[in-house]
Amino acid sequence: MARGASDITAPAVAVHEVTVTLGGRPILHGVDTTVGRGETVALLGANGSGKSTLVKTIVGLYPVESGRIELFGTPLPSFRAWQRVGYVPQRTTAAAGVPATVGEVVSSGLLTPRGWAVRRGRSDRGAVREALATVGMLDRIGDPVAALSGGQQQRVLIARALARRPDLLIMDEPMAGVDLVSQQAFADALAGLAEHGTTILLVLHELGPLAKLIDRTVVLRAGTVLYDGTPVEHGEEDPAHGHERPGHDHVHPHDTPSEAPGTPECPPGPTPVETLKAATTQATTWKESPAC
Ligand SMILES: Nc1ncnc2c1ncn2[C@@H]1O[C@H](COP(=O)(O)OP(=O)(O)OP(=O)(O)O)[C@@H](O)[C@H]1O
Repeated sequence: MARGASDITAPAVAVHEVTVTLGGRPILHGVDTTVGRGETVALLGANGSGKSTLVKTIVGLYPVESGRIELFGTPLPSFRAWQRVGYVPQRTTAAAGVPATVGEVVSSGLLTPRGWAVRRGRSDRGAVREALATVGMLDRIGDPVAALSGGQQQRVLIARALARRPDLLIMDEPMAGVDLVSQQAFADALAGLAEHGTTILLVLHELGPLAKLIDRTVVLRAGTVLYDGTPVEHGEEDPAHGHERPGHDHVHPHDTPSEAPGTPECPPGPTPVETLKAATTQATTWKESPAC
């Protein structure tokens, strides 16, 4: 694909004064930040500070009320190169009843908006196996995803995002519900991607095993950027030498879907929606807007 000058020099993600309103309530207020090419950025902040809202807005799932977002230099409304973006949403229980196997779900990450590649190449199969091995799930490749635990399903969704070898990988609390051994394997996998130039944006509550990978942290509080700079371990810690402290609710990995009532059911355009249900639907009927 020919890439223009702005694509080569622009940050992977640029968020300019973005305001988002959901259910009639302003959630993000003039958020301004960027994620440079090859950077690994952690987005931190207390529960409800707007982290998921920001990443969902970046991948086009929520509308921008004012301000603008650019991906690889292209304004979001015109951005079409979603195959360059891998997105893993906050953990959900969306796998219940999904009739696909682990291998099928991960393979669906290789879909293009035009549908399945006509012939599944050896490299595609290799990418699927490699991604599953990375998250320690290769031995479950033929199992139904519905038969997996919540943490294992999360690892399958991570593998799905890794298999497409995206230029930009966005993950919302990828470590939630993932055991310590798998967390370390995942950290090693991300380190490998970062070394090869992948841009990574992670929503986290603490850096934990990922700390050594993080180039920069952005801390949100009540829908605004409280801190943007050298890494801090926790969103609630004081990045401004005691003058500012993001609020800290009791934080723990959660299993429940993140969507509150009023969540738009369909994104505005083709986006890399990576829930297991969407993955399975796309495996058979990819549409320009994912079936929802
Ligand atoms: N679809 C929605 N409709 C209305 N309000 C919403 C919607 N999604 C999120 N919100 C509200 O937006 C605010 C920010 O939520 P968001 O999920 O972005 O926070 P977060 O920082 O990711 O929190 P957590 O750490 O708990 O995951 C919350 O007050 C939440 O209730």
